[in-house]
Amino acid sequence: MATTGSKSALFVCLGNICRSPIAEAVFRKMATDAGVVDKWRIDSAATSTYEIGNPPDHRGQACMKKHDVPMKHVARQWFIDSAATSDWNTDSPPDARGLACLRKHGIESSHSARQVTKDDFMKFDYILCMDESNLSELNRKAKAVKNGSAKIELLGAYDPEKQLIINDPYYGSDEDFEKVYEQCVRCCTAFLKMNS
Ligand SMILES: N#Cc1ccccc1-c1cc(NCCCN2CCCCC2)c2ccccc2n1
Repeated sequence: MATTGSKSALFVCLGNICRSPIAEAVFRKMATDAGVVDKWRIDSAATSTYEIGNPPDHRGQACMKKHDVPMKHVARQWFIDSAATSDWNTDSPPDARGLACLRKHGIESSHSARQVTKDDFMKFDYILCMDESNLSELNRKAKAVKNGSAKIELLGAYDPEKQLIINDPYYGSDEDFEKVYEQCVRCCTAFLKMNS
């Protein structure tokens, strides 16, 4: 349900298990601390199908825990707490409406990687990605969408320290995840300020 002044941001990277879940979690915490999270629809997605259905990378989860940033995490919660009688939705993530309801009641929801969809280009005000290959892939996909209205930008364009690219830490170390976190904090701070 759109409220006045509601805005929306989709954070995107290659696999939606490293950089974009961190950016989403950092931005959601900032918007929550600023008392405006109810005005925002915040999500993350992948340009690729590499990791669909998988939880955020454990190194990113460890980084978020270290900085006390709640991150929607491991689908194992659903494995332990619930199951289906049918195989209709095997491997599908929880329904977005259910996740929104859980979130509204402050209940941690699980996140599983998803690929960006045509709908996203119509539903989100901003699609913020991490590097040049994400950007060219998103612009390519946007061409196939008739009335796409999303602004597609590099999240790094908001960095006061002008680090334009947030590099893929997949083959990297904990320090590389720490650098992704620090860049996301700087960029999300500036992005939220600009949209408040
Ligand atoms: N590609 C690349 C690449 C290039 C440079 C640096 C990092 C990566 C890299 C590689 C990944 N998965 C391994 C390859 C996946 N398979 C590639 C061929 C098709 C079947 C899938 C990632 C997975 C999740 C998030 C980020 C990732 N990033």
